[in-house]
Amino acid sequence: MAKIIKNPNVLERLREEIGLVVGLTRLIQETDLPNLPYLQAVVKEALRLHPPSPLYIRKFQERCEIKGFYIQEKTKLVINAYAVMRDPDSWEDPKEFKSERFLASLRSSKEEEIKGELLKYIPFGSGRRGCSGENLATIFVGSAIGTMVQGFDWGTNGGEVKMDETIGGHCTPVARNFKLQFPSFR
Ligand code: HEM
Repeated sequence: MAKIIKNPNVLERLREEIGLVVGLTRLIQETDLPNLPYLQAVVKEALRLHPPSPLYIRKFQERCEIKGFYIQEKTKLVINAYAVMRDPDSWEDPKEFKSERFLASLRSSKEEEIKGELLKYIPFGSGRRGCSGENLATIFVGSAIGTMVQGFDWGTNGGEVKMDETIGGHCTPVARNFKLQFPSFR
């Protein structure tokens, strides 16, 4: 939500999409999500820039060689998903909040594109120990963000929305200095 409040054009576009698809007489349901591609793209972009669990740990089961580096059995490997998802070799304007980058891949069902996406987009990890709750999480985060955008007017108290990250097992930005109010037209 902090990213959305910081980018009023994103909030506006979300409200437009939700207004067209869902309307004002009922709340968003999870069955609406496939018809809300921009909302899905916003959620994906927020998780790219701010993965709640940014470090994944793996252990080599057997020794091997990767690109000339000899790796001992039982070596621990720490994967920095935060860095992977901000890598300028994989992402255009990596630090910018640009949800549109995901709209093309959401529309496409080409297998190679989806595979490529999986390797550079890893907020849920990947492989056998990847997040088993990914589908559920995508549904509840999309529904929650959609409902908050649909149900309230969001803005700032003047000044910037601060998003200082805190680490305590998880790494999450804590949004401060924003306000919400009930929309006057409902
Ligand atoms: C936005 C929400 C969520 C995010 C960003 C997230 C992210 C992650 C990440 C990064 C991992 C480690 C993946 C790896 O090491 O490759 C993980 C593991 C896991 N997640 Fe999630 N998760 C979310 C929600 C959920 C939910 C809703 C559930 C269950 C209802 C869930 C269940 C699990 C389980 C069981 C594992 C351990 C999988 C294993 O070790 O085999 N997660 N999650």
